[in-house]
Amino acid sequence: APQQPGASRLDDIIQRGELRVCSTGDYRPFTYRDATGAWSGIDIDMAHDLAGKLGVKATIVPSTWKTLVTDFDARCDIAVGGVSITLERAKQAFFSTSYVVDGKTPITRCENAARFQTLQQIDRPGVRAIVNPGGTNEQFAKQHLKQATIVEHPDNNTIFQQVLDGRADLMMTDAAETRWQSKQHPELCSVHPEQPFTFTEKAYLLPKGDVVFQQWVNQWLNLALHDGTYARISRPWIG
Ligand SMILES: O=C(O)C(=O)C[C@]1(C(=O)O)C=C[C@@H](O)C=C1
Repeated sequence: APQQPGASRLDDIIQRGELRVCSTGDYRPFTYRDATGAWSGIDIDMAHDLAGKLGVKATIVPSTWKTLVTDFDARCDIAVGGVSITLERAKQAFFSTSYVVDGKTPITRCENAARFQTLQQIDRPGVRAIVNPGGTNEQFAKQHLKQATIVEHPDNNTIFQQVLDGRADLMMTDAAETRWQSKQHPELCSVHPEQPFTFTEKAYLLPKGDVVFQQWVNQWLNLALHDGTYARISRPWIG
């Protein structure tokens, strides 16, 4: 519905006493939902910090990469969890300012790392690149891989095991994820995460048109990035 003059979700959230946060729960270090349903991750903790500073509690609502932009409109006040700013998404929702720069880079079994340094080396017949559907990874793979085989795997929580088990040769995903996953799985190597193929910024997804709420979130985020809040929250995940 169009916004009433002066009306903002900011007031609704405070009156409700609850910030509804959509997240996919499948993308460490940003968002994770374990088998018991417990949530963790940098952006989950950031959402709790945001809620605390609004004086309300956060409720995390499960979502998917395919539906994040639309889901969030109906069920959530904000969507978090390593969401990349894209111009396509920006047609349907607002973004906060960004908090991390990232980009696509390969992760592969370490013995293969030397073979998959460039997109040219990767886009060859016989190379199997695994991809999770619905996000920017899928877009990137489809745009750049014409000769290689794209293997779709719907569950991002088990996708790295597929690479480990040799069911795929590599995955191309954001460097923050390749760093985290290669720490968990020492047999997997992140290929030049400091020089990714793309430039991406991570930000929080917000309701389209609500500049009052967007402005408040941007002020909160700017403070959190400078007063040590973000550093404290991200340190356990990224060292
Ligand atoms: O779509 C995005 O914005 C993301 O960054 C999410 C995305 C993806 O690109 O598919 C990134 C890494 C994870 O492996 C899962 C999802």
